[in-house]
Amino acid sequence: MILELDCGNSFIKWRVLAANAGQVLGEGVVDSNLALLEGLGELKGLALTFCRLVSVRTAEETGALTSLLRDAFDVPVVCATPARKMSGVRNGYEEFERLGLDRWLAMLGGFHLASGACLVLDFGTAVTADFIASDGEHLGGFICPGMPLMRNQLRTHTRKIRYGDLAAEQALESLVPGRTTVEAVERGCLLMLRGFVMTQLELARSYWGEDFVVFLTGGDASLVSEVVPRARVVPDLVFVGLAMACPLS
Ligand SMILES: Nc1ncnc2c1ncn2[C@@H]1O[C@H](COP(=O)(O)OP(=O)(O)O)[C@@H](O)[C@H]1O
Ligand SMILES: CC(C)(COP(=O)(O)O)[C@@H](O)C(=O)NCCC(=O)O
Ligand SMILES: [K+]
Repeated sequence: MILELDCGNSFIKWRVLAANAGQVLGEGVVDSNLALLEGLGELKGLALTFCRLVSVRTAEETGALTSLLRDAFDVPVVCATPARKMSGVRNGYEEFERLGLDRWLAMLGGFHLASGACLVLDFGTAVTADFIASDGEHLGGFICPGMPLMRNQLRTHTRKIRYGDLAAEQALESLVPGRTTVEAVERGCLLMLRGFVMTQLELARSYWGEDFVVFLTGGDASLVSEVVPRARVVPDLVFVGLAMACPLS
């Protein structure tokens, strides 16, 4: 069985695949290494043979996690590493090693699935957009705060914006102008996110007309999917790229 991990700034997304990398035997989203071990502990008949992961965390945090996994399961743990070129995609960053590895893997996955030009939008702690032309050239991308960062900045830097998670969730049931603070903030931030998405689509159209695929991924992808009906929502896009970058030896 193969353990796959996507370690973002807020959450670790994990899943266990059957040994032939086919069927998904278990999966989860956790906020700590301990919770990861707990989640894995609940899987009956777990017998890991290989682990591959991608992390945008510090080398220390990633190192601690890989040691933990080696100790707990006695398996090889392979981390995705930066590359200038892979699977037909050319990293467009001036310093390719500085491009977030989650972005890189989502790009590899997206270009593979699209077999052509694509716009990859990832809605996590941060929101990222990446443009890959039909020849695999990465034109670059954009980074802006995601929903968690936007709302927390407002909650942290204003004195009178305070509300809980449940109220936040309920506030997004409609997008009419808010009549409470939580409605006004949550809807305002979501409209900013959707505005960002529309701008990315316009830019992609200016490059490629209608001849491109839009991918939405990341924990908050569902918040914007209705403004891009043509988009493919692929929650495991980073894992698609991870399998390409870290094949079973
Ligand atoms: N099942 C889920 N578990 C955790 N967060 C989720 C889930 N579904 C949606 N979210 C939302 O996704 C966002 C985090 O997205 P994610 O892609 O995990 O971020 P990151 O990769 O930066 O850790 C948060 O705003 C969170 O509320
Ligand atoms: C942009 C990111 C913070 C997104 O991380 P996430 O929201 O998925 O946790 C991450 O890809 C990152 O740290 N990138 C390095 C900087 C860059 O890509 O230019
Ligand atoms: K991510």
